[in-house]
Amino acid sequence: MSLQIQMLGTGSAFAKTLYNTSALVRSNNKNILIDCGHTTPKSLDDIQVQPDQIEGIIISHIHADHIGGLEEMAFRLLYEFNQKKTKLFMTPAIAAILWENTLKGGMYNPSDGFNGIEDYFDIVLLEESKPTEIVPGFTIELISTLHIPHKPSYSLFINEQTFYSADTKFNEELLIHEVINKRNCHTILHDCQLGGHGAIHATLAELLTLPEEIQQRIHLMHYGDEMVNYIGKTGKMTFIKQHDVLELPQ
Ligand SMILES: O=c1ccn([C@@H]2O[C@@H]3COP(=O)(O)O[C@H]3[C@H]2O)c(=O)[nH]1
Ligand SMILES: [Zn+2]
Ligand SMILES: [Zn+2]
Repeated sequence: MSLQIQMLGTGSAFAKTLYNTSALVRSNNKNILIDCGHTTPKSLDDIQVQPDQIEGIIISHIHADHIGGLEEMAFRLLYEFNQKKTKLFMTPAIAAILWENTLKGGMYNPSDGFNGIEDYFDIVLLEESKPTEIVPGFTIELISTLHIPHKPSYSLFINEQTFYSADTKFNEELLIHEVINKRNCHTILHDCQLGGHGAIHATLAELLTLPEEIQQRIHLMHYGDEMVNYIGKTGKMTFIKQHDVLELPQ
């Protein structure tokens, strides 16, 4: 059994030199994506992973840098890969809006029988805060976190031992009590806004207020093009980069 996470991109939504933050998890030869932004299909192609090799895609929330590649994935599976479907793992709150608010605009095609999201993807609904083994050796738990007010948005626990923030505001209480004290996560992948105020993302300044023993477990992702100016200024935290691979505890 092995579990690896490889970053397909580590950039913020509007980064121009970095790909959208998303990750490829490999568990016992099954590939699962965490998010699929508009640059994710290109990133997969760069490492020679084709859409039909993706077992499923976990959706953290509906912003283009996290779901903008779904239309390409679905159309290529349909037209280039013999109508193969991949799975979408998401909560009912995301499922309620993903098609209607986003995908329908490009994908609704009733004359060919494509009326809804289930005509393109195999939908797997995940209950919030309930660990679920989605492929052998890979359990996820989606927990509701604060990003944009009134917008469903989730962070992930992977096998109860790794925390992947996706997009969230800084939440010291969650990090200290849930991620460290309760689960003792040794690997934390956290979004990081390098400058400015933390309206919808955790800022570097906020993350630097964490004790050093927590910082040393944190890999920073979802950062802007100016990242190079911050090397050496992240305390005990390190930047994770595109294509980096972490071995995760089972
Ligand atoms: O209330 C809002 C909504 C959006 N935005 C910007 O749009 C981006 C969407 O992707 P993101 O969540 O990675 O980052 C977001 C921000 O850069 C914002 O600043 N304030
Ligand atoms: Zn984002
Ligand atoms: Zn977002």
